[in-house]
Amino acid sequence: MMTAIGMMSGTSLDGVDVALIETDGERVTAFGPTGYRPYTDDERGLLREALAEAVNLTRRDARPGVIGKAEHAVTMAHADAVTSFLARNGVGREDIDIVGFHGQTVLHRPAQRLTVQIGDADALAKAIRVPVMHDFRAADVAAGGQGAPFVPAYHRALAQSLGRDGPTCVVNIGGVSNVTYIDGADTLIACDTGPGNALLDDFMLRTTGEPFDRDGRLAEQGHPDASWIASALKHPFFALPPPKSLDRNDFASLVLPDRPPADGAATLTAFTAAAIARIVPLLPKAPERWIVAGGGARNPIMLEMLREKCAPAAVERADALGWSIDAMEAQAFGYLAARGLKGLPLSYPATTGVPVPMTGGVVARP
Ligand SMILES: Nc1ncnc2c1ncn2[C@@H]1O[C@H](COP(=O)(O)OP(=O)(O)OP(=O)(O)O)[C@@H](O)[C@H]1O
Ligand SMILES: CC(=O)N[C@H]1[C@@H]2OC[C@@H](O2)[C@@H](O)[C@@H]1O[C@H](C)C(=O)O
Repeated sequence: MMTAIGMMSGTSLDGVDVALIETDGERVTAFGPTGYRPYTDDERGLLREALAEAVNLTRRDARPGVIGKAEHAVTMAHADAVTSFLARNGVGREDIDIVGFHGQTVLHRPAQRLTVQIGDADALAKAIRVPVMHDFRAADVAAGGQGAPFVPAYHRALAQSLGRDGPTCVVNIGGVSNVTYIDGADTLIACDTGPGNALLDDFMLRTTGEPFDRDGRLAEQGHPDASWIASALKHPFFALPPPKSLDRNDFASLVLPDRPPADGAATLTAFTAAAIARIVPLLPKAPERWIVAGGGARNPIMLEMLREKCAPAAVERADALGWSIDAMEAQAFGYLAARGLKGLPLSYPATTGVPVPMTGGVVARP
């Protein structure tokens, strides 16, 4: 049995999620504490600059200019996140077998066999004096895979622990949304489905100055523009069968015509729900139930719209099952680190398009 800490810095650029789990790399035997270390405004500003600059990268290990500065900030924020997490929860570093460190994605272009996550694992391992696994996506992309999503193996472990029959989808609504389809022990299919909250967050910031539509309060007052959604869904990405993945900014060019903020928020919320449900005809069977995690699960209007689109399937929040909405990806990278240590697969032909199930991750030692 291993005690693993996982850390995720997602596409929303809000901060670092931290979680501890106990696992043998197959089953998850216990969920430990979870934590969150927000980025400061300066750190977030640096990350935004790095994301803009990263479009020029052609190599995974290049760190020119502001990208190098952002990498240093990411590493320090994660060191701070682990150190305070251990102190707050009274856990000793000698009790931790491995830390799974995803880093921050600044560019994702799997068609060019390029996915770039910044964060210096050697420096982190030295700072926290615990072995750190990183570079989870590299081997997959080098082998021709999408390099994302990587949470499906963890979703499968959680779904198996429920002991329910029938096809189930676990969906994560973060900045980008992804879905894992599980049907029995042998069927695991996954992909990104389209926008999560990123388009809506960007719209909110632009039109209201708020970072996101808390509890869907603005969308609730507006009317979705069905014809804009229908035309946005014509983007060729949505017709592609899984596996497939996205860069945070792949849909940034979609522009809403001028309209009141409430209608804009309602339209983008409905678009996210419709893009998730668009995966159903591309799956072997219609899922009987949907389990929703990620920040979008906290948006009741998003959930209501998803329920409408997925009916008659049941749509429930992950926390209703005792799973974490916010820490699930961090837990997943702890789980994947434990799997990586044992040489178990992290990704599969039907989750990322790799030719064969692949292990991955690189260990940095203190
Ligand atoms: N109470 C809430 N009401 C509405 N939306 C919310 C609420 N809480 C969080 N969110 C949304 O969730 C987002 C954060 O989601 P999350 O932390 O899952 O993203 P992430 O992990 O950075 O992204 P990704 O999974 O794409 O890497 C926020 O930016 C916001 O849009
Ligand atoms: C390249 C990259 O970092 N992709 C992220 C992003 O955020 C959500 C979605 O797009 C997903 O594909 C992935 O993260 C999750 C944790 C994953 O790999 O499963």
